Amino acid sequence: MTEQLAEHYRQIISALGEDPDREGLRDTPKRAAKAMQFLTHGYEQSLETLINGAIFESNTDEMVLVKDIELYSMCEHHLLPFIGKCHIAYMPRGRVLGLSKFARIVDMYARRMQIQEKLTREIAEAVLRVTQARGVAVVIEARHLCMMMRGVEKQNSSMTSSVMLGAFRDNQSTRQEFLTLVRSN
Ligand SMILES: Nc1nc2c(ncn2[C@@H]2O[C@H](COP(=O)(O)OP(=O)(O)OP(=O)(O)O)[C@@H](O)[C@H]2O)c(=O)[nH]1
Ligand SMILES: [Zn+2]
Repeated sequence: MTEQLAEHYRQIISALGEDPDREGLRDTPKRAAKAMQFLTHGYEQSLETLINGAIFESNTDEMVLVKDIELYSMCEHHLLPFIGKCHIAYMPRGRVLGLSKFARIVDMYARRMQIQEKLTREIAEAVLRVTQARGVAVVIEARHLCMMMRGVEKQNSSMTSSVMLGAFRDNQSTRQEFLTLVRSN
């Protein structure tokens, strides 16, 4: 797989008018291949393996919020990065999820070719599936390099997307509490 990808990168470098055999570029096809494999390794992960049983019984039924999870993904239109933060909240129902697993879920879906809206939904649905919570809310704030370094070249724009499930969708005050907590420092 790496070899095959590297050969394609070699051709891309040539097609762009560069010499893939010059010293600085000699190992670039292989490096680029490995980098791209890393940036898409989410396809090889599964939710079950990633959670690894880290679900714990608990009588907590108040909102739990995990804020400012860094996010690096790649837009499926241009294969350029989008970078930002993800905030996840849930209302537990008898069990809680290991803290690090929220970040692992984010990475599993971010390390794929994505659009931000789909990424937001996939994270929310995964958290709901794993926790069986009363509700799940996910907000992603991100900057898209395809909009910053090319195209319309807007360096200061960012995109916010959200998905509210269960109690966060049905209950205005729960949603409001979540949004207030996300905005507070
Ligand atoms: N909704 C959404 N759009 C995205 C995302 N990432 C990239 N895009 C947009 O996808 C669109 C693709 O539009 P096209 O007109 O097919 O491609 P393009 O000619 O490269 O577009 P420009 O970026 O406007 O130059 C652009 O408007 C991008 O800004 C994302 O995560 N969500
Ligand atoms: Zn893009």
